[in-house]
Amino acid sequence: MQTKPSSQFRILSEKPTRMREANELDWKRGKVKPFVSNIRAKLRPRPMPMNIVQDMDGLPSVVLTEPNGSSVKVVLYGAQVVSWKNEQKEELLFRSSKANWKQPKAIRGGISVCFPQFGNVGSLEQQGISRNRLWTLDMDPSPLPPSDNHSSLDLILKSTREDLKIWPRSFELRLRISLSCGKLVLISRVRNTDNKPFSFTFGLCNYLSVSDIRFVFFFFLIFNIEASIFLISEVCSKFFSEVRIEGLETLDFFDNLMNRTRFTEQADAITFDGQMDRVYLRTPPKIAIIDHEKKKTFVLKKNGMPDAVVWNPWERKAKEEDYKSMICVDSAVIETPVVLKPREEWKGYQELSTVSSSYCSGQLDPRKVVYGFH
Ligand SMILES: O=P(O)(O)OC[C@H]1O[C@H](O)[C@H](O)[C@@H](O)[C@@H]1O
Repeated sequence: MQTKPSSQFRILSEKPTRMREANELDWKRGKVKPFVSNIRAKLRPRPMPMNIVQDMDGLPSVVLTEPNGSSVKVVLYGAQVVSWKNEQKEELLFRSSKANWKQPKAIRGGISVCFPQFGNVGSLEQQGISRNRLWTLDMDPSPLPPSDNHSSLDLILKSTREDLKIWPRSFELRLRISLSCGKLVLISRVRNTDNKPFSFTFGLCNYLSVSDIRFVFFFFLIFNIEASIFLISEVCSKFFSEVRIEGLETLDFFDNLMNRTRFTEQADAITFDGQMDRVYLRTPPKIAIIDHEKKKTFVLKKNGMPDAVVWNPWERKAKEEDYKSMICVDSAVIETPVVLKPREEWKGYQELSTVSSSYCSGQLDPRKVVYGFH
């Protein structure tokens, strides 16, 4: 028997995908009510077209596209966003050239969902179990408002008997991924379907693609042209970073590289000259990741996830040159784990967007001085 996909899906591959098999299983177990959800789907405003494709290694993935050309690709294994492209088809997320696409290893890059444990603090595998499971389409994402005129995908992960042996709490983890007007929105929801309360930590690992995070030593000249004579009026040198994070200044953070010792951020902005793995606490709802070279600023807005993790492995851990062009700025709940009573639901919102900018935030950009402020 084949699962009848809802009308907005176009199956590109004739080979049965693991996702279809998983949905078939749910269908047989009576978990999916095709009649009711088909009617609901018909009543809903029709979303943008989405394609289900088989990726490398036969992993089923969904591609959402907007009429302006921007797109997002989600692998159902781990519900991992592996690509987000803007109107110019420029990739905005980092994916390691050595990314492992073989299950059960998580793919390094994109955006990964970490639940019920973020990082390695706890008894579970690093980043919990959700990124190493095959998710399915969520036919009934209520009570979230139906998605309207933007491209949207609802996925769900339910605890299985095997999961309960590792983490004995029954849960439903839902993820809505929406692409609209250049914004990539991820709404995560965790429901306690157990008969006892449970607590968890959570994170969305955002691997952002940047020009070069390293601190560069600039030597530059400022000169005057007066009476056709080049007059070197000043010789300046300055350390300058192409990539900086703003919004985390003055906050407390746990330094994972120093046994989670708590510090207070002293810098005006976060720049990189080595490995970094920090959990910034009670962060503001908006963080800017400014890339001078690409003249682009990532804006990360979040709600329900008070902490932010900043991570770069540098060459010590990366074993490759890739680390220079990536930075992880994660939305997370770590310091105070979420506690859910039976039937309660937690919701976390994340919005990523980019603005074109040559934003200097008060810093002197030497190339602007030399080449002018155009
Ligand atoms: O290598 P992964 O398991 O994907 O984790 C990548 C990184 O994610 C987070 O940012 C953690 O704070 C790091 O400690 C961890 O190394």
